[in-house]
Amino acid sequence: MTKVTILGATGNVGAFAAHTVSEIPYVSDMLLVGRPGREDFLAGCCRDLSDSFAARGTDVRLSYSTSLLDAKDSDVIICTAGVPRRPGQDRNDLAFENAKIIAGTAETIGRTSPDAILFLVTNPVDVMTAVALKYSGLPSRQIFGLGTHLDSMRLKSLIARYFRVHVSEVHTRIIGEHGDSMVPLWSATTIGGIRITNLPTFSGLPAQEMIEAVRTSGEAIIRDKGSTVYGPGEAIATLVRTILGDENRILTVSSYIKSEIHGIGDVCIGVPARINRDGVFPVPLSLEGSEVAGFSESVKKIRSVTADVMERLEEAR
Ligand SMILES: NC(=O)C1=CN([C@@H]2O[C@H](COP(=O)(O)OP(=O)(O)OC[C@H]3O[C@@H](n4cnc5c(N)ncnc54)[C@H](O)[C@@H]3O)[C@@H](O)[C@H]2O)C=CC1
Ligand SMILES: O=C([O-])CC(=O)C(=O)O
Repeated sequence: MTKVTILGATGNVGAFAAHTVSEIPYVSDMLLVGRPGREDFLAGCCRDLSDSFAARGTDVRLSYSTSLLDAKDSDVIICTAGVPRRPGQDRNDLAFENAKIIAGTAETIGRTSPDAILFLVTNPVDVMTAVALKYSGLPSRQIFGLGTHLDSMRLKSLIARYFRVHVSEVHTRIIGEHGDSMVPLWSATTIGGIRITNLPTFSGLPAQEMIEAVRTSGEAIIRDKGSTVYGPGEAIATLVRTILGDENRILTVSSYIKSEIHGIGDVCIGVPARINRDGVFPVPLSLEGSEVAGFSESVKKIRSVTADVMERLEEAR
């Protein structure tokens, strides 16, 4: 049995993630968890998804619950529970409200699902990853967040369009905060295996505009259609497939680093990490000068928001 549980399954991201994750061939059981009072909605989601399984030929045992305790025996628990931002809000504005939800959730999971990998999507995702790490008591390899994976995919798509190449020809990474202080790694960006900085056309690349478009992408989508769903939903499935398939892919996720990046550490933030069935392992890395400076600034910011939230959580408990 390979079981995946989705917390916040009645929400926009959770409901679509249920669909994308159900396509992963390794998944045999999927549990949708919502809040008490949402039983009818959860039952409806299960029926609707089951219809899609029949149409698609998917064989996943589907169930729902309003109790976190039913997540026991999960291989992966995806947490999308929490409030989303409204137009005009920053992700960090959600920090304390969502930290209260994540702290309680993580405590229960640490106690009842000690072998699970806990995957945070709730924003601000870097801070929520740190909260989950502390309150679950699980080893850091078992806790990670979506981090800058989606941002990296957004940049990949813009680069592919600019150079008129297939997205699979582009490899790129954004590290740091899933937020304004994110840092693009041009030093790690290749097109068709060639470093982007070695292409004569690189000098004409509107790099600043591209990064600004990535930074503001979530905000623009929320303004236009209320929430980001398809990008996060597919990104979530990529990560779950990487874990369950024991694929050892290197993806950019929010993870606890001790000192892996230029000696910088003791924070949960978006970094390249090797991901497999045992969890998430940050890859030691050296960066170029301006990238180190940008990453240090991003770490400083996330450390400060995290410390503030941890203090307020302690006071509130
Ligand atoms: N890291 C990333 O790249 C992304 C993160 N997000 C984040 O994911 C979260 C969910 O987003 P949406 O699905 O759009 O929001 P939504 O409002 O549609 O769904 C939120 C879900 O959380 C549940 N929830 C709310 N308060 C709760 C509480 N006190 N206890 C337990 N469950 C609670 C709701 O019942 C619902 O199922 C937000 O924090 C959002 O910012 C969304 C997209 C991408
Ligand atoms: O922007 C938001 O609030 C949702 C999110 O994190 C994203 O889509 O990148």
